[in-house]
Amino acid sequence: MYTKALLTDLYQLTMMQGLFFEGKHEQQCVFDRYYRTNPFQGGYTVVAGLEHLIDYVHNIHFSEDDLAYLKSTGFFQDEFLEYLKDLRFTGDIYAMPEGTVAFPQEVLLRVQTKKDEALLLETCMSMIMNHESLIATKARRVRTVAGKDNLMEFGLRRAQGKSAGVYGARSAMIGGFNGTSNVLAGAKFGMPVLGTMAHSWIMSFSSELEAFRAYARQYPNNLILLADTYNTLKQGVPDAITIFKEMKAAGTLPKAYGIRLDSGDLAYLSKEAHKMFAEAGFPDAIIAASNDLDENLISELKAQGCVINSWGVGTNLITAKDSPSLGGVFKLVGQYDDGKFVPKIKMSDNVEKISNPGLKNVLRIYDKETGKMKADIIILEGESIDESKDLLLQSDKAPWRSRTIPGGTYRVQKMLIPIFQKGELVYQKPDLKEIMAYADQQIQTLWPEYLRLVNPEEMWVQRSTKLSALRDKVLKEESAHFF
Ligand SMILES: Nc1ncnc2c1ncn2[C@@H]1O[C@H](COP(=O)(O)OP(=O)(O)OP(=O)(O)O)[C@@H](O)[C@H]1O
Ligand SMILES: O=P(O)(O)OC[C@H]1O[C@H](OP(=O)(O)OP(=O)(O)O)[C@H](O)[C@@H]1O
Ligand SMILES: O=C(O)c1cccnc1
Repeated sequence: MYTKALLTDLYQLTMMQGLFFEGKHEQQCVFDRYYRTNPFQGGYTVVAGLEHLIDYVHNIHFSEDDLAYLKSTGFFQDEFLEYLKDLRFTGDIYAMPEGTVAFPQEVLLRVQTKKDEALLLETCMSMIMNHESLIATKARRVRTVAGKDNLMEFGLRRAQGKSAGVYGARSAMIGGFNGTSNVLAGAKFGMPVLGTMAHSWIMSFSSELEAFRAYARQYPNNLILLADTYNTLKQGVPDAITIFKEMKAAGTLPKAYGIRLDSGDLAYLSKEAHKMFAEAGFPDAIIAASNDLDENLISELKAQGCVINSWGVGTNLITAKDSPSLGGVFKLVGQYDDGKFVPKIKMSDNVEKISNPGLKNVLRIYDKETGKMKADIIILEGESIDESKDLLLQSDKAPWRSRTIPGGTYRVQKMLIPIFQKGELVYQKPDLKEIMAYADQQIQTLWPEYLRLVNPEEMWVQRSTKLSALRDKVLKEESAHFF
């Protein structure tokens, strides 16, 4: 059987072999994972994917089949393949927990290990975190506009494959959804499974009324009737009212009941349907909607005064349609030469693309009184901030912009925490409910200005003075090679 050790780019393996024969494969090094731009032109990213990543790293090994395949490619020599047999992850990983809100340039994940292990892990780790963080962020945008409404993830049929569907559904929960129609995701991650009915159910009966009645008989406690198969206002809503009346008379009407709209003018139809329900004595009937929805459309429908309190969101969420990839990168930021740590930098003509060298962490500054986030400072590991002292913030991009936060008014949190140490998992994995609660709490630390869909406020993220000094020094040393 092939394993996920092959779920990588060929160049990682050819570089690993190259380093092996150069005697450099076991050199200890540090890689950072970060991204440069928020997706969806938004103000933040919700970190997700750590649980999946832990599972991947924990189990990484080459099977006999993997090695036989690698041999068959003609790229690899027996001595190297023999070495791969016992290769396991032996290093340290620090990460921001799932549900954390993060910002461009911040270290989301730090891997300290042998060079060949880091290369082996890069591609798949990036894939996992790029995908899951992207969908969690999209879901959070939807949650932001939906307020307390019910949010159902409906995307499986449009997902780009099984993994995207299943892990996307989990990410949607981290972003604040209430449940999913994806049964495997429900089983695998203990998420609520939710659902209504398709048009084919309605069409399987001699009339819509019969279809509703049969459904109500079998699922009296999951009563969201699809109302738009023939004519929403002339037939769907009146038929639903008939069923609700029958159930009320029989004493079987559940607490939560209603309809789903899946076409037409959702604002208009929902308002009219609500009026009809209210007149018939069912003012609290749920009106659910679906049909190519996303955060922008939901916001627009709300602006039009729609009466919808449950939303099914599929395609646009699961495919992150308007921003289909998160450009997270994995960069070498340091390595040990003869036992001495040497910080590394990736140069670029584009200043934004120059990496931050060294072993780093991120300190988050919260206002003590409001609990809201004020800034993030990327530091060299080991640096600390004395909360009793005034804190000077100075923008990296515009050094003339600065402000001082008085001592005693702020709280500092270290954002990267240990996940693996010397190859051992040291992190107590939270369950999904705990992750969701933490994700909600994280988002509440942001003022609404950072959450808005269009032109959000940019979070203050800066380097510490020591990190800036190190970066300047390494930049100077590296550029000296050119002159
Ligand atoms: N009041 C509204 N304002 C803005 N957009 C709306 C409104 N009502 C519906 N929409 C959106 O307009 C798009 C097209 O709706 P329409 O009913 O034409 O869907 P459709 O795809 O043609 O229907 P079907 O799914 O039956 O083929 C959908 O994305 C829908 O969510
Ligand atoms: O629109 P999405 O956000 O992807 O939500 C999922 C959609 O999947 C279902 O129908 P399907 O799209 O299969 O058929 P339809 O277009 O005819 O409604 C459902 O009725 C929703 O419309
Ligand atoms: O349960 C539903 O209503 C549903 C599930 C998947 C896709 N569309 C709708």
